[in-house]
Amino acid sequence: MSIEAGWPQAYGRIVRDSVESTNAEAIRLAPTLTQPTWILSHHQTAARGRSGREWASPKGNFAATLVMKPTGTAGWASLRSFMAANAVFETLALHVRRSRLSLKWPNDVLLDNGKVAGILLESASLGDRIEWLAIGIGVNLSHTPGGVRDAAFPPVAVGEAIDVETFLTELAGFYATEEAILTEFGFTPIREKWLRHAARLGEVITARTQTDEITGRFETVNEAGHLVLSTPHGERRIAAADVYF
Ligand SMILES: O=C(O)CCCC[C@@H]1SC[C@@H]2NC(=O)N[C@@H]21
Repeated sequence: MSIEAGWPQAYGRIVRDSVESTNAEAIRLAPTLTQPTWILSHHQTAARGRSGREWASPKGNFAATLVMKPTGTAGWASLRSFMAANAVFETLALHVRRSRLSLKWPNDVLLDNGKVAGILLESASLGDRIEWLAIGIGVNLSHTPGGVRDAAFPPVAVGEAIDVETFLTELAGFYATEEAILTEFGFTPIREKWLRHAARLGEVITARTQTDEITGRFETVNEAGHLVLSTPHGERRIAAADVYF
């Protein structure tokens, strides 16, 4: 483990050539870790996406998981998906024009309206106490994954050979800033920053939950991180869904 200049203090870093999934690796290592730790792998053989989907993770694309033992409730810990999305946005903005980037609730990053990055949170709790949280982040840097899984948001890539270890150092720095903001000021400024980059804010969008499809005006994301839509039947607050424009 070599730590380079610019790496945020208090965070560990593990780099692997190939693993099944950096989230699986993070969960395996969680009991032994004494500090929040980033696990980067140059290649994943069984990367996982949200809702049990697969995630293509060829060499040249970015795949890493931050594993930590946060204090507070599981709900509070899950707000870190917005912090991760903000940090990925800022990191990508070092490499492409900011105006090409946007954020899609809950935590996708879009480049020219295609999906360039996805975030998968996994956690374990004991009662209301969270034991560990794994924030898995995949970014299509060099390669556009084949096999369009979501026709509304086809995968896109930055299309540049960006060194993944350099990308991790940049990302870890931005993420550490988000943690500092959460500690000092709470979720409000993080939520406000996320909303400044939100795709389709104020427009009519559709949220598909496991049981329901809700179409309404995208009003905001509330302090719990829930999507708020105004519909002809009143305001709906949605905790988990896939969003379509
Ligand atoms: O479905 C999504 O949008 C989330 C994709 C998350 C993929 C990343 S790649 C690094 C980490 N390891 C995994 O197995 N998944 C996440």
